[in-house]
Formats: sequence, C-alpha cells, structure tokens
Amino acid sequence: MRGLRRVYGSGKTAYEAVKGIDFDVRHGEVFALLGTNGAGKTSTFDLLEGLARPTSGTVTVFGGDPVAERHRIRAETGVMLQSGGLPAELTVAETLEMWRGTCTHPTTVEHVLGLVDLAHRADVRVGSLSGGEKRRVDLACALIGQPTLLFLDEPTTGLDPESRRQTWRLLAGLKASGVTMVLTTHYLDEAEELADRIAIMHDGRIVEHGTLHDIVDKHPARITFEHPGVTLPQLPAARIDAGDRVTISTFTLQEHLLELLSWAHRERITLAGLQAQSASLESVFLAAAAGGTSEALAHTG
Ligand SMILES: Nc1ncnc2c1ncn2[C@@H]1O[C@H](COP(=O)(O)OP(=O)(O)OP(=O)(O)O)[C@@H](O)[C@H]1O
Repeated sequence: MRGLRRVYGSGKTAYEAVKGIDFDVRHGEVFALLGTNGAGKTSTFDLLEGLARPTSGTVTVFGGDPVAERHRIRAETGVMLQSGGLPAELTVAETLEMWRGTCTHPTTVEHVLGLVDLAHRADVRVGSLSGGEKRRVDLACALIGQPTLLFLDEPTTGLDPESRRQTWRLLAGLKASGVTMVLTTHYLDEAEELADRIAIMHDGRIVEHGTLHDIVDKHPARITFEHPGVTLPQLPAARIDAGDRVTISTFTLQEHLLELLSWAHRERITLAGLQAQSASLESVFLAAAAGGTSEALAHTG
C-alpha cells in the first residue's frame, strides 16, 4: 500500500478515515494492524480486500489491483469480516456448503469444521449458535477455500479464553504451512503471540510499525515512586518528571534503578510505591492512542 487515503462522503460532510498510509506485507508473515476504535483499520481492510477503491494511493495484492483483479485474487484469499452477517436460518454445514460453492479449490466441510472445532454443531442453525461459535463459523468460511492469504478482522472477538488459544494454535499452524495473514485485533497479547510485524494506527495514520522488539525498543522504561520530599539524585540521560509521583524515563533501566536504589539506601530513604517497568506493547499502544508519535514518545517517555 502506498500513500493510501480513504475519504467517506464529500463536501462539508467528507471524512478522511485513512490519511495516507504505507505498508508491505511479506509472503508467509502475520501482519497485525492495531489501533483504537475508529482508527481506520476496517477502512484499510476493505481496500486490501478490494471491497472499496482508495480515494488516492495504490493497493497491490498478489501483484494486482484488488478491485480490478478481484476474481483472480479472491481465489487465493480468505476473508473473515468483523460481523459475518451469515443467514440465521441455515445450519452450520449448509452455510459452509454454500460458501464452498463460491471457492475455486475448496477443502471439505467436514475438514474445516474439524479445524474450528465445530463438527458437533454441523446441524445447528447459525441463528442458534453462541457469539463465539458464530465467530468460528466466520473463520471456517474464510478457511474453506484453502487460501494462501487470509484477512482476519478481529478474529477472536467474542471468544472465550480457551477458544481464543485454540484459534491461535490454528492460525499458527496455518502460518507454519506458509499462509500469509493480515489481522486486526484489540487484543495486544494476540498481536504479541501471532504477529511477525505490527502497525499501530491512530486517527487514520500509522504511528508505529515494525517487529514487537522494534516498536518496544524505541520507547523508554519507567521507574515511578511517591516523591520522598527531598532533592532527587541526578541521573544522567534519564528524564525525571517530579510531581507528587516521580516518573523516571530511561533507556538504561537496570543502571538507573541501581543508581536510584543505591542513593535511597545511602540516604536511608524508603521509596514508597516503587515500580519499574520496561516499555511494552501496551504502554506504546496507550501512548499512541493518546496522540503521541514514536519520536515524541521517545522524548517524553
Ligand atoms: N461508511 C462510512 N461513512 C462515513 N464514515 C465512516 C464509514 N465507515 C467508517 N467511517 C468512519 O471512519 C472512521 C474509521 O472507521 P473504521 O471502521 O475503519 O475504524 P476501525 O479502526 O476499524 O475501528 P474499530 O476498532 O472500532 O472497528 C470512523 O470514524 C468511522 O466512523
């Protein structure tokens, strides 16, 4: 994707949901698109899947335009949208049989039901399934065509913890067999578990991207404690924000923590509420959601 923009509506009511984003997904990798509600993930997904044309910029999937070459690209692609919208009156097996009929080289209904652990629900109407079971039917529909590229929009939303892990195992197995995946999720642990690379969107832009390590390493660790009411030590290269609660942002956590504790020991000071934490995907995400960019964050902690 290059310089991708998506504007809804026109004139006074025009709304720019995607504001010029670039990214590549490599063959065989899992790429996770994270972001706050309304950040533009689904709008981006629609463009990748060829469901809409970008207002400007280019999207290339398997070397082609996903709208113009939809038929060719669709044969290799599986899509799990946010809300499946499957007919409620059909049974699970009928639904998958119907879906199977639209695929170029599908697997069997039995096989795919086994993959998503729904074989025992084959004859139940979709409308009678639990939310988590419906989500697994959506996943089965995405998988039945044996795609080499999978788009998964919040694949485990509504699943219980065990079903989520089961889905992760299934997706990890597909990855091991060479399937490329692009997924959106609100679960940061899901991105940590599955993704080779991550992009965090905020307000229509990608504000962070790279491997988990790339993203986290750009951000400082934090040491926090209640202000002890005395002059604090100098800690070279650390940033100290000394309110009621002191926050020290540092790229050398161990050294600065050691210096701080040595100082406290010498001065016989107890640092109440002391906490030390490396940057995490969660802390980077929350900072990005609050409107920061990687450079601003790295400087402000
Ligand atoms: N058809 C539409 N017409 C006008 N605005 C839209 C339309 N679809 C989405 N938007 C707006 O575009 C913005 C991005 O929406 P989008 O669904 O892409 O976000 P998202 O990152 O997928 O959010 P969520 O995590 O809540 O699913 C939102 O502010 C949304 O209200």
